[in-house]
Amino acid sequence: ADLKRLFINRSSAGVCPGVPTSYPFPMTPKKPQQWLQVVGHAGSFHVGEYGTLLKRFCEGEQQCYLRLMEDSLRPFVPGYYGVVQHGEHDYNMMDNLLMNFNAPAIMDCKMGSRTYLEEELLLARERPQPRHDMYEKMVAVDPDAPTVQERAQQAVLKTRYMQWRETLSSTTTLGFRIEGFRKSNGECHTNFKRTKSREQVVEAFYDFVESNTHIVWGYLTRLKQLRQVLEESEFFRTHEVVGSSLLFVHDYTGKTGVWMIDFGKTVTLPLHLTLDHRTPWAEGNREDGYLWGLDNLINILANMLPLT
Ligand SMILES: Nc1ncnc2c1ncn2[C@@H]1O[C@H](COP(=O)(O)OP(=O)(O)OP(=O)(O)O)[C@@H](O)[C@H]1O
Ligand SMILES: O=P(O)(O)O[C@@H]1[C@H](O)[C@H](O)[C@@H](OP(=O)(O)O)[C@H](OP(=O)(O)O)[C@H]1O
Repeated sequence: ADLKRLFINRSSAGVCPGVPTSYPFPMTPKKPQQWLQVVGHAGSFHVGEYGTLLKRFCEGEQQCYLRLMEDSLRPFVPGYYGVVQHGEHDYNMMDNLLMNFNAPAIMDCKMGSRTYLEEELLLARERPQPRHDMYEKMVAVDPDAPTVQERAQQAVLKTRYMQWRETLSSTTTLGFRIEGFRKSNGECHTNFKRTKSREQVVEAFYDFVESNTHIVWGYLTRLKQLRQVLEESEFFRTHEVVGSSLLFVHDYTGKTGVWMIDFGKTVTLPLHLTLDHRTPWAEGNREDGYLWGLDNLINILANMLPLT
């Protein structure tokens, strides 16, 4: 009752012609909702009514969801229902992907070989803003990581921190990284900053699925479907997809699901440019390595299944 639906003015929201700005509420009956966050910014979410989740409003993300609702990728992202006000803030309202699971296990994998936008790199050069919080996070993992200058400043640039995180983990070598997972018994694992090799990734996956190959098979099937749709998606061809995750969900009934989430750093490309998402990144080409990462992920999961 404390939610206020906002009807965004189409021109002020900069929405593409022909794309509606909001969608009907889901018909899910009102029932007690479960929602658990594995990783990501704290305090950005609220549980909404009727099986929805509210994520702190970000206009770029709203634009992506509006386009995704019209794209072939729609079955692979949470349904989007528009903008609502809750307390002081606006929120994007979407499906709570955990709704139809019983005591779900959840894993977040950040996709792509690059986790910062090219525009963030340009901005860091034009107006460098060294960050103390990122320096602290860096030395907590590796006290020897900062350079002499960074040590003197007790601060690092965000892009430098993000690059360091990429090379420490499997982002650079495999095109994705495990951010964290939660098992159905409530056990949380978020210590994956140094999970880099194929073997380490496989070990983490086995732990997450509790060695259940039926679950691995379910995930693999869904990821292969996703890859097929991504290769044909108009949205995917025309966007730089950075910092987006795949959310893996399963439960004890053997039910599995994988969805793309987090489009806060997904941006439209200039008209003349499209991406294949596999070509290695060179500054200016905007490639994000998303499909290369998905190829590797599929290959790793396929190798976890017994040969038939
Ligand atoms: N639609 C959803 N349904 C269920 N859980 C979700 C959904 N969206 C996000 N989550 C949960 O919240 C976590 C963080 O989501 P998300 O990546 O969108 O947040 P963020 O704050 O933008 O993250 P980041 O720090 O990577 O920028 C996910 O790992 C997942 O556990
Ligand atoms: O996982 P870590 O090591 O804690 O690092 C954070 C992570 O890379 C987030 O993806 C990033 O948010 P964005 O993807 O939104 O840039 C955040 O930047 P921020 O501190 O500027 O929010 C980082 O601090």
